[in-house]
Amino acid sequence: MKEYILSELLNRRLSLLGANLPLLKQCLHGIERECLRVTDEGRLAQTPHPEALGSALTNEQITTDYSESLLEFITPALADPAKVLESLEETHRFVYSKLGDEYLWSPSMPCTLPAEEDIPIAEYGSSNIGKLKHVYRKGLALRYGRTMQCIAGIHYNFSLPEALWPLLREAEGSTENDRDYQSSAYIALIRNFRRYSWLLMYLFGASPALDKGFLRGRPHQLEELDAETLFLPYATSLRMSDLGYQSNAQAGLTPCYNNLASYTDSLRKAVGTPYPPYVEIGTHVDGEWVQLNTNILQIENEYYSNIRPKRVTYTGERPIQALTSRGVQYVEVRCLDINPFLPVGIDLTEARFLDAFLLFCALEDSPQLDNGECGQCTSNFLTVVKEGRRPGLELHRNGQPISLKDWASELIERIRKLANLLDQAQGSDEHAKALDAQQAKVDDTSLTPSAQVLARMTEHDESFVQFSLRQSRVHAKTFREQPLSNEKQQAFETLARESLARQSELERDEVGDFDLFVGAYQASILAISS
Ligand SMILES: Nc1ncnc2c1ncn2[C@@H]1O[C@H](COP(=O)(O)OP(=O)(O)OP(=O)(O)O)[C@@H](O)[C@H]1O
Ligand SMILES: N[C@@H](CCC(=O)O)C(=O)O
Ligand SMILES: N[C@@H](CS)C(=O)O
Repeated sequence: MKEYILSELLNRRLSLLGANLPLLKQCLHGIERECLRVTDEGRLAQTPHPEALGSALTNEQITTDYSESLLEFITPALADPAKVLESLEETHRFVYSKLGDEYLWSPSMPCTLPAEEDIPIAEYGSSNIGKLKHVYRKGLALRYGRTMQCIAGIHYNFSLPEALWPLLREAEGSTENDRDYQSSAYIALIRNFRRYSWLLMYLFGASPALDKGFLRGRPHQLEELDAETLFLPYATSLRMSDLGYQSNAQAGLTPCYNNLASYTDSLRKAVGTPYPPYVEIGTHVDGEWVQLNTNILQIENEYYSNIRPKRVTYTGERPIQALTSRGVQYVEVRCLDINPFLPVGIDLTEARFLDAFLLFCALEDSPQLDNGECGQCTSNFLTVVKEGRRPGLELHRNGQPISLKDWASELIERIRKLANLLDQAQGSDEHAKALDAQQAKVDDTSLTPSAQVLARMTEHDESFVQFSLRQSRVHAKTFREQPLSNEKQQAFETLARESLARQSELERDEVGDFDLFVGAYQASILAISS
């Protein structure tokens, strides 16, 4: 294998890390997994969020995303990704003990959906924050439609140990203080993520097909697999294409990732700038709230980027406030599809690769992105989601064509330097093996999850819904055959009970009217100076 040129900066950082290996056992990982609740015919469940799962407003591990029928499972942030996956798997086993005859939909793209107005928007009770979350979702309905909001994803949250940054800062003689240096380093990670995340779509995209009903009759360039299924033969992730979890209204938004202030400024502008089509509708129709405001984004959560800089917020604090006052603490990778072959939609091999990939993005040289390169990043990403497995496909790097295979192989070899350090620190070869598994997919596209979804559907002569329901049943059987120990089951049940009590308390102690609460919420970020 050709020796790939690493930047001088990365080489210096590799040797510094090599002298501080224990730090590489302290990265933190957290996963959010979404999935629809469906009936045993694969239709969207119309039942309320099961009370036995606790309050969607206050249960930190089990909540709902957009729809009352779109569950979201959230793990704690842990140093060992194997433990994160174990926690996610236990949540699935607990949930299945409370689901009755419903199933967890296995892929990202939705099941057969009812009419738009019959997709239930998640409810969070009568407290002001509960009502705000509901009105926010009503706004998403009129802006993007409820159907698109039924798409489910995996969000992979990752941070490097805080102790690493002062080491790098001193070694590089940076003049920034620790907090700003850490924020700049995460923004540099995000710039590299914009450059290279097309590789994640090729390797882990798993939504090459969808149920025809999802398009609601919209024009499309998809091909017909059967009477109910549309697909693209070389697609990796229709979820991340213009047909999926993206928005034209936000197209002009891509904030520059040159520093944290420019990122938060872009977002603050978007949540503070009226958008004429939304102004026309207004915030109320027939006296009812229909959206929190008429701005490009109602709140920063609405910005559907593939990766977000994050800081854990205090109660009632908004993401921009937390970022502006305390800087970036971790990144949230939001573009990962759910792999329908995997019981929890992601596995340890994928997590190991993601860790090495994100470490590479954090430590490799990351020049500022100028407009030309920004556009190139977006077009590479969209090319791969739509036709990443096309034989001979070329992407563009520095304005020059380069075959996806060559660029992917080169990237994996550069990432291998970080994988080897992670393995040395952890005394294993799991990261190296994870990279080998990805290289195998580059050499043979039939090994990619998107190819396997299409192959399985063709092999079984199944529609997208039939394939997905069969997979959902396979995983349900796995989880139901492995009930939790009494002790763990009771721990989940206590968490659920306590969350319901917390919601009732919030509602009982609620003061002030909702309109004032929304006004204060909006104003809370207009006052910030970056
Ligand atoms: N320092 C950290 N490093 C890595 N992951 C973290 C860190 N802090 C928190 N996380 C993880 O980030 C995720 C936060 O998910 P959560 O849904 O609670 O917040 P959020 O994504 O901001 O909320 P929302 O989904 O409503 O936008 C959890 O999985 C958590 O474990
Ligand atoms: N459901 C979206 C994410 C929802 C949200 O913004 O958290 C996805 O597919 O990833
Ligand atoms: N999680 C999605 C749907 S509610 C958002 O915050 O926009």
